[in-house]
Amino acid sequence: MDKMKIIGGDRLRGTIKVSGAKNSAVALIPAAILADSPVTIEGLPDISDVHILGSLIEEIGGSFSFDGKEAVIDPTNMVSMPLPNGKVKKLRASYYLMGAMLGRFKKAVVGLPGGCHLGPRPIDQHIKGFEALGATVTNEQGAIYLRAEELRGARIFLDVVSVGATINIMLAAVRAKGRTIIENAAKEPEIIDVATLLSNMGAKIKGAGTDVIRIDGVEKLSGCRHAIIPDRIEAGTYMIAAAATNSEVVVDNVIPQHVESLTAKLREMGVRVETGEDQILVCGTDVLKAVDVKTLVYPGFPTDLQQPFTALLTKANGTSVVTDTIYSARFKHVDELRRMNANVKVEGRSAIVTGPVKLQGAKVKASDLRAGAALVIAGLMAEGVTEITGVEHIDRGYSNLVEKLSDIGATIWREKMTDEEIEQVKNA
Ligand SMILES: CC(=O)N[C@H]1[C@@H](OP(=O)(O)OP(=O)(O)OC[C@H]2O[C@@H](n3ccc(=O)[nH]c3=O)[C@H](O)[C@@H]2O)O[C@H](CO)[C@@H](O)[C@@H]1O
Ligand SMILES: C=C(OP(=O)(O)O)C(=O)O
Repeated sequence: MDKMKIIGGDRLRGTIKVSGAKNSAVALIPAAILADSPVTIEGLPDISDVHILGSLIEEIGGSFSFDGKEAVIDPTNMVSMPLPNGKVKKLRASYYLMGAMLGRFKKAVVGLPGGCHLGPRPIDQHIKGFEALGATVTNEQGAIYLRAEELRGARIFLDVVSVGATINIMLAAVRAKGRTIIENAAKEPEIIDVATLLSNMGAKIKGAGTDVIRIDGVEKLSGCRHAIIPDRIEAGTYMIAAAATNSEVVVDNVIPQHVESLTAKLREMGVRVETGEDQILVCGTDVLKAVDVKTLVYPGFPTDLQQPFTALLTKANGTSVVTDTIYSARFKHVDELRRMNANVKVEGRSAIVTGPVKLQGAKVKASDLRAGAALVIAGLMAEGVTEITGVEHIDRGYSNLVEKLSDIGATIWREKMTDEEIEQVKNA
């Protein structure tokens, strides 16, 4: 187990390259199960979620070869093996194995997913969708059992706009008989990416990226080659890091439209942001204005950037209110920021941040992925040394974060934790 150390205060300068999108990657890999021949995905991020999903693919008889950039998934010899626990609990996106295996085998057993603890994360809308398609779904001792004689297209109105439910229903519906219409669908770019892969495999999908998606089921899907979209949350994290350290950084391999809500907020704070075709230049400033932020579904401000953005706001002049309308308890980073001298408190679904303060290096713990990103940004801003444990959460979603930040001038490195330190963190 590793910890991360940062000596804060460095100005960053140069170009940082964004990897493929985690939230696409973790859906594209299960989507490949639906093909009858190998699927190649270019630009996959080298993150633990991808490695774990790869080994789940192997557990059910597929092959997954990944060189850190490109993966070939061969689903030819797969079987619908039960996956009631074990690795499925290590990530959220294992729920996509439900839709994909149901689509291919008409049956699946998959344990309830893990992922970041951000308050309740039910999957009732996924189940409602599978049932509408004709599946019988039961929850037995924490595992979801799905079975269908045949899948039939249906009209499904999502009660909650859900990225996971939209994609999962799409995965099952591409192999259903007839037309499925998902209404009140989520519109995140990752949904378009998955629909693009499925379409290249032979699926008939219209409307991905809008709130009504129409899917006409097909008999057969075949392998193809697909290039993943860049990770807008990773891009956003580095844009925030540049603003937080008053630096001049080019974020490369980004679709500027995907991060417009963040770009607008940074500009409101006084940060100069210039967008090109697939690059964004961020030029920090000494004096940042406080702003209010409310997380919303796409194209609103993403909840996944709420925690890193809160770290930046500790440096802004005045009081900022950050409200998370998606997750009720996505505030575990707040106590850790307070250890670093931040003036921030949680009231209901909001964090109230008063600045500016000079953060101080401290020993802190990442409780989840984006809490980890928030602490990295805080560490880059802080005076002295910040030591972050819980690095395995960061590894779920950031490919080579230490190398990428070091290359543009940050003083950041990883160290192995001693057995005693591991014990201390476990008992804390
Ligand atoms: C692997 C992946 O892509 N994870 C992303 C995905 O998570 P995930 O797909 O889990 O998030 P959803 O979009 O489903 O969740 C949005 C909201 O709907 C609620 N809900 C969801 C499903 C359901 O059946 N019932 C229900 O009530 C959730 O509790 C949450 O409050 O979208 C989130 C919201 O953009 C991001 O934070 C996560 O990074
Ligand atoms: C919440 C996140 O991930 P997951 O849904 O995989 O837990 C995230 O990427 O910020």
